[in-house]
Amino acid sequence: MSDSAITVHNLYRFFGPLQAVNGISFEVPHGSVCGFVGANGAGKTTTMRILASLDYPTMGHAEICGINVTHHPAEVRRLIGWMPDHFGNYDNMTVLEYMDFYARALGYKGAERRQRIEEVMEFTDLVPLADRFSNKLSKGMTQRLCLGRSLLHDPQVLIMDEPAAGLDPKARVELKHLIRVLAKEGKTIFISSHILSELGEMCDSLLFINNGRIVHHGDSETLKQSSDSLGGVLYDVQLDGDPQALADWAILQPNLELLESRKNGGRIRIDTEDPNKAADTLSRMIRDNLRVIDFHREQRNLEDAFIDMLSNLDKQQAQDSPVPATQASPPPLPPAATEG
Ligand SMILES: Nc1ncnc2c1ncn2[C@@H]1O[C@H](COP(=O)(O)OP(=O)(O)OP(=O)(O)O)[C@@H](O)[C@H]1O
Repeated sequence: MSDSAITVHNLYRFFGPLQAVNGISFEVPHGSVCGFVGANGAGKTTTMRILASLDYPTMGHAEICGINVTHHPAEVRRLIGWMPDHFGNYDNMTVLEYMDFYARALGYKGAERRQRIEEVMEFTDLVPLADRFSNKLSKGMTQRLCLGRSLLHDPQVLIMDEPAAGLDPKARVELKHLIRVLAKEGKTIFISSHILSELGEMCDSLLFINNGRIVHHGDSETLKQSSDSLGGVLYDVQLDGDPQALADWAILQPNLELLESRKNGGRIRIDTEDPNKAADTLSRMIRDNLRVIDFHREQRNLEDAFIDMLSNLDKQQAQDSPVPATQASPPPLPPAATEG
């Protein structure tokens, strides 16, 4: 039993031979916001579904506020609000009827039910949509409805699977604001997203998963520093003329790499922190007839850190396993029984 809001210990989930979650362990303290990040198919939804008591681990265990999700799913469901990446809806049901349906299912009665629905609808700005059909809402409105539904029973822990996917920038800002307010109220929030810059601003810690394994757990600053094993400094270069000229030039340069082509140039990494080398690079560009109109230093962002981390892992894996992955036999499966 643990004091954390979420505890995951040596958790595995296999689908036949596929190792979707591969022995992960982590804890999320009460009242914190933790971002869950990983490439498509990394194992995020599988982990979240187990935490939400909707799936069983192959081995290992998970707890919400010290309660085992496999052994006591009903208790866990009272503690969590689950916001899935896709959720079912009903025909001919208004937003108010939808909220009322779920409030009844949760056991709210009479005046208390009406009050709770009103509070949640005000918080999620659903009041102006009360009479709209719930299956005819925009993506942003639908996400607010789903959040509202998951907050009805005032859960301590919110598990949100890609809540910002498909939202326009304004709806994302609104969602971020709601999450911040909930965090201030002391709720624990476990949220997956691909929009790393937003997660960085919103989360106390970031948990990176890759091929079913945790590869980093820490705050965004530590991540930016720890993953920068390649070192160096990033520069944005803008050209007058064909931006391909930068790519063609970069490929011939030692100690320099084009990270990203952009509309009028690109983003390069010079693998030294020495400012003289940056000046040398700029003068070499001009000598080589690149028509540079802007050259400025850029900060590393979370996307850089994430991509660096994945490429470092690939390199490490290639060094560790001389046998090509397709020829290597998978490790033996653990027993199918769950562990308490
Ligand atoms: N019910 C299932 N049966 C078989 N394989 C599954 C099942 N659910 C998930 N998987 C596989 O497990 C792996 C992890 O999937 P998961 O949905 O957890 O990834 P994810 O990190 O949430 O990805 P995404 O960002 O694309 O949503 C994938 O290879 C997926 O195809």
